[in-house]
Amino acid sequence: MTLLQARNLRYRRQKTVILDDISLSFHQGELTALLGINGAGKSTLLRLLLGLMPPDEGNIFLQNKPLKAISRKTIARHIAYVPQEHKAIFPYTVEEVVSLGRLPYIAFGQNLSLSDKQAVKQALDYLNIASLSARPYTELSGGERQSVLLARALAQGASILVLDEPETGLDFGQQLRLAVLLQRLADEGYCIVATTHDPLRARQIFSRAILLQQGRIIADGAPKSVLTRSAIEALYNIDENIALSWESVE
Ligand SMILES: Nc1ncnc2c1ncn2[C@@H]1O[C@H](COP(=O)(O)OP(=O)(O)OP(=O)(O)O)[C@@H](O)[C@H]1O
Repeated sequence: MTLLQARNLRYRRQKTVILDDISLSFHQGELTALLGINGAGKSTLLRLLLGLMPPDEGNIFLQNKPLKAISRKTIARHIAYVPQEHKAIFPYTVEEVVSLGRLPYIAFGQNLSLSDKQAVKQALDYLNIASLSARPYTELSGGERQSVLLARALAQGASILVLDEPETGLDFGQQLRLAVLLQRLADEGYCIVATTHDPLRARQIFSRAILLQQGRIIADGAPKSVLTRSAIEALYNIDENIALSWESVE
């Protein structure tokens, strides 16, 4: 089932075209990696898909409804964003940060309902971080913060998860655990779109890879057919003399 669709998106800043003629559909149960060099337009595309800014041309549809006709609160019930890092100035507890995921369901000035509290508890349990509930978010490690932000996204009850370079700052073991978690969420039906700078890992973990170059899609499909050795070398401008471990890449 198609959950989110972009049709002929174009985005400019002054005279520079940042995204050009982007058409994409994202489906239930799909784990999509968005790859491209620094400045290719990945974050800009995510911001458009999240409805944080409008495209100059084209349209985005959330379950066949134009995104621009949907309120922010309703969008937030369908699409959750996991930023690369979240700088907390005030030392909210982990439970309070995860509870923020319930804001789209709460009227102004109201407290969390029983079902909101249950959703928060479920998300904390799912991410295995219930033991951190009372800890100040500001005192957590990078990996723990990542788990809290994922829990907040799950508490939001959205079926589409958008993640900006989720593996950044995680140690090797945490990266593997994150990969397993994302695969499990996709198996459960979540539609997941994540930017990444790791094409070798993307080949192993994701079910789909989209390559962006200078604001255009240059490839879209199964990671093993899109992320070939020659495609990776061309995308990242890698000299073939650079010694890299390509054993597993044809
Ligand atoms: N508000 C803006 N004004 C001018 N240029 C912008 C603006 N936002 C983004 N850009 C430019 O658009 C291009 C794409 O930026 P974007 O952040 O989407 O790239 P990216 O692929 O996410 O890069 P990275 O991998 O470094 O995060 C860059 O050249 C950037 O300088």
